[in-house]
Amino acid sequence: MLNINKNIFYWNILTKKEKIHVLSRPHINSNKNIKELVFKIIDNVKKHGDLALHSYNLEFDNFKCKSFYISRKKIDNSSNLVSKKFKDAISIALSNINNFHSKQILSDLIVETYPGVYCKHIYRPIQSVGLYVPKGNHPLVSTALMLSIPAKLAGCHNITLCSPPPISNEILYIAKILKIYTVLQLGGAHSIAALALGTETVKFVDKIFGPGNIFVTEAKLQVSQCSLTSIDMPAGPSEMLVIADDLSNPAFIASDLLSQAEHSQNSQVILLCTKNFIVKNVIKEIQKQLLLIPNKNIILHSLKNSRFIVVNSLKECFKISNLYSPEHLILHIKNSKNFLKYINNAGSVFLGKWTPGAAGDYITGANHVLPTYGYANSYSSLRVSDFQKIITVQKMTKIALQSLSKSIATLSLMEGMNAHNQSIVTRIKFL
Ligand SMILES: NC(=O)c1ccc[n+]([C@@H]2O[C@H](COP(=O)([O-])OP(=O)(O)OC[C@H]3O[C@@H](n4cnc5c(N)ncnc54)[C@H](O)[C@@H]3O)[C@@H](O)[C@H]2O)c1
Ligand SMILES: N[C@H](CO)Cc1c[nH]c[nH+]1
Ligand SMILES: [Zn+2]
Repeated sequence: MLNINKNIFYWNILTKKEKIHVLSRPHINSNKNIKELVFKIIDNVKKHGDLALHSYNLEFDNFKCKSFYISRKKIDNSSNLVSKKFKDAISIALSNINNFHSKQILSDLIVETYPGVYCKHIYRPIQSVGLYVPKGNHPLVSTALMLSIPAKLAGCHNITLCSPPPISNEILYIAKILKIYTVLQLGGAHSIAALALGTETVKFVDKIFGPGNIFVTEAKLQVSQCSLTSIDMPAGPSEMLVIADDLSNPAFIASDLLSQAEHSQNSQVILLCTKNFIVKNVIKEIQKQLLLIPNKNIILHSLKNSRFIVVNSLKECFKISNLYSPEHLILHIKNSKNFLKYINNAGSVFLGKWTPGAAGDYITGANHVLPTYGYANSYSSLRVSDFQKIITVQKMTKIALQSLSKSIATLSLMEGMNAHNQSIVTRIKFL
């Protein structure tokens, strides 16, 4: 039996150092080894291209193939190989995700900033994007939807979907319904290297999207520094932080915590609660509910990273949560929406006991690709504009240039930029 009682902490009696330790992510400790391994993988793909990819496919995924590309015939045929029940559930999820994301499409912005001076934003889809759908512990079919729908809405034409082999018919079905016909049976850090650097058969992309394990996330961070390919965000092992008050339901809280602990042994779940008895009851519920879950190896491992923290006040809970910057923040508190004003850092917030994290993972329509590791302090959840570039367009009339010429001269000469000033003076002669 797992003993998580030792993961109970009383915030007010912790030292500063202990507070930092309690809020630290589990996998940060092994970061150096991961960095080195991923660096080596990227370097090998750079030097040996497809040969390296075949060899890593064999080493990490025990998979051999002639081509990394899945044929169009196989993608189309997936429709005959998945159940009607699955198709029906996907159709509801797709409709909700589409509803929320289609409202995110930006329309052109134009402002006359000064009489005769116009500044405009126009939007263009990123030309080629790579979507990483994880499949180590679980084939995340829902993630294929979360990535493909905003990519399509943004108008991206060249979309490559990439997932560890063998790719399930369910993931191929998502590719089919969203008309994505470039599907690569490649996973892990080597697939990210291939998408960023290109090989003999894999075309490199402009931006890589999607969550993944510690190797995938590290690879995304490294390639974004050594190539022209950018990334959506660091979206690593799932995390959840729950804030609960004395009226919360321990069974509901336990079920939410278990749901995210299920993702990977590096996942972390945290409870901040103002009442000791609720914390104790949540732990009892976790033990009880664990008995109902088959294949709980991952959960048993990741629960070692869990934290159950008794805090003096709800206000303090929000301070701690902002410090931690969780991927998912669930408020099991009365009148939860009144507390939104205290939240500065979180990937996605779930209000009240009838909004479980798992609903957001699949069906509410919100995107479940979210920043982890504390990056919710500056990154946002995935949205359509991540797949677009904003280009600024400016235009001035002759009269506007005349009117502003003195100010431009003053500013450019103050900076010692004589040629800048000259570009105005040259025109003034013709006005
Ligand atoms: N933050 C988010 O938005 C979000 C969303 C969904 C999932 N996730 C997270 O994504 C992660 C998915 O991880 P996963 O492992 O299930 O799938 P994954 O596809 O990210 O990684 C699996 C691949 O990693 C490679 N790999 C495995 N062991 C390796 C090793 N020792 N060295 C090098 N490479 C190795 C293999 O190629 C394997 O196919 C989970 O941690 C989950 O919590 C996060
Ligand atoms: N909870 C994950 C994001 O951290 C998303 C997901 C996919 N499937 C189930 N859950
Ligand atoms: Zn999940």
